[in-house]
Order: sequence, then structure tokens, then C-alpha cells
Amino acid sequence: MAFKSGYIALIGRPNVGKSTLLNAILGRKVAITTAKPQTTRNRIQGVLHDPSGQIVFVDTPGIHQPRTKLDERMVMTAERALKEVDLIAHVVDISKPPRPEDIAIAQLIARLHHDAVLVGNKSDLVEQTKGRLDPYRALAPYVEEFVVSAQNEQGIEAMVQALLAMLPEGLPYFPDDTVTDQTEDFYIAEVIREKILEETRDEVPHSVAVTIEEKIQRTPTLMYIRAAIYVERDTQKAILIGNQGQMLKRIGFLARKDLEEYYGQKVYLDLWVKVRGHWRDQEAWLKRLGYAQPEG
Ligand SMILES: Nc1nc2c(ncn2[C@@H]2O[C@H](COP(=O)(O)OP(=O)(O)OP(=O)(O)O)[C@@H](O)[C@H]2O)c(=O)[nH]1
Repeated sequence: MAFKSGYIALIGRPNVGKSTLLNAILGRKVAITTAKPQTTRNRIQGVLHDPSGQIVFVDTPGIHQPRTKLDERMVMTAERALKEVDLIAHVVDISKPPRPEDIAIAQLIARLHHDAVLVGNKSDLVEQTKGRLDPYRALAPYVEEFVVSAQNEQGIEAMVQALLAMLPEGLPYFPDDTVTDQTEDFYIAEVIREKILEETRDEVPHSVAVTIEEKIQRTPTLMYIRAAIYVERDTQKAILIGNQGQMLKRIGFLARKDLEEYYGQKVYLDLWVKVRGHWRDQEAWLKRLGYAQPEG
């Protein structure tokens, strides 16, 4: 059998489990997952290496109406990603009826005339999976369908093999040891952001950004990391720090645990909260934080 290789875009409305699915496919934590929608801003690529081929996954943010400049970028990034890939994987949550965003994505796929498969996730939440994909099937000409549970890792291996078979013959795009093209700093920042979103609930909205200011191997067994958390308002800063610093302490504790597991060593995490009004609408900031640039 010839070696297969190609790009697959994972798309779907927020919270259907795209990040969890990517992690299940790749078998390690590369994309962050939280119970909150829209936590994945950048395109995170994960590379699956298999004896029969290589799949480069593009995890795009949900497609939805632009509000701030950041959101416009998210939509632009998602649509651009779609044009470049060999296959689109539309991920839906089969435990719920289709929502308007799910339908809009199916319609977009139909409009694009691009090869696409339908992935029905969260099969663990339903007794009976039969018929759950019917509403989508009517909207777009999906070439294949899969029913999986990203959380329980059910149906994942069979799906991966089927996806590989659908890709064109070709050489691998990345060397064997590449799992993600995201930098280590980006990963660290995303771990911290994940904890902030989980711990602060709706009090600190998505106007939070994290940058890694310093990272040094202090001793052979201790990594020192200093990160800045940017918010837009003083009130948000107060919430993040919390009563007697309790909130920031908790965020730091949770992020440190994840990072220690990632590095396999002790981590000293130094977190600073800073206020920068309206960073989401400022070009220079978006650039500094590494968000995609508009085309043209
Ligand atoms: N029961 C169940 N829950 C799942 C499954 N896959 C994901 N989830 C949960 O669904 C929620 C959303 O998962 P994510 O992977 O963050 O969703 P996403 O589509 O990447 O969301 P964004 O990054 O916000 O676009 C999390 O609470 C996951 O634990 C699954 O197969 N079964």
C-alpha cells in the first residue's frame, strides 16, 4: 500500500469536542479543552504518524458572526484553513439536536463543494446512535460518517484508518517526531488561559491573554516560568487576583500541576496580572500575541 498524507480540518461549532477529539487521535494533550466555548483561538496543528500515512490536523475555531476584530480574524482563519485542506471533518455533538451554527457549517460545506466527512461525537451520552446524523446528511454531501466518543476513545482508531485511506498518496509533510507545530510558549500560555477560564467562570470573559515573559531552567530539576496575564479592566484584574490573592494562587496551582506533568519536573510558576484596555481591538497586540494576520 502506498503511503498517504494530507491535511484535515476539524470544524464544528464551539463545544462539540474538537479539541478532545484531536487529543484522543494524537494520544497526548496538544490542544486545550475546557467546558467553555471558544477557547481555541489559533490554528493548532497536530500530526498523526501511522505506518500507512500521515495526517496533519488543523483545529479551527468555530465559525460564527464576527463581533470584535479578534472574532473577524477567527472566522478568516477558519475559512482560509478550509480552502487549504484535503478533507474537512465536520464534528457534531450527537447528544443534542443540530443548532443553527451546526446547520450553518453544513451549509458552508455544501457551498464549498469540498470533500467532507461527518463526525458524530459524544456517542457515550446517548443510548441509541441510529438516526442522529440524519438531519446533517440532508444538508451536505458528506462522503463518509463516523460515530465516536472522543472522551472514551471509542471509534477513534477505526476512524483514523478510514481517514488515512481517503487521503491522497504522498510523502510525509513533517518528520516522524513532530506532534504539533505550536511553540512551547504557546502551549504554556494556553494551559494558563485554560485554568483562568475554568476558574473564573463568566466573570472574566475572553478578554484575557497570556504571554510568557521568561522561561529558564533554574536547576537541573526546576523550571522557572514567568507569565503575564492581560485583562482589559481593573475590575477583571481584581477578580483574577481574588480575595487575598486566592484566585491567582488557585490558577497558578492548577496550571503548575499540568506543566509539571508536561515537563516531568518541578515548575515554579510566577504569574502577574496586568491591565491593557481594549487589547482585542489593537493591531499591535494581536500581532504580539501571535494571532493570524489578515490576508492581502
Ligand atoms: N461526554 C462526552 N463529553 C465530551 C466528549 N468530547 C468532548 N466532550 C466534552 O465537551 C466539552 C467541550 O470539548 P472541547 O474539546 O473543548 O470542545 P471544542 O469543540 O474543541 O470547543 P472549542 O475549543 O471551544 O471550539 C468538554 O467539556 C469536553 O470534556 C465526548 O466524547 N463525550
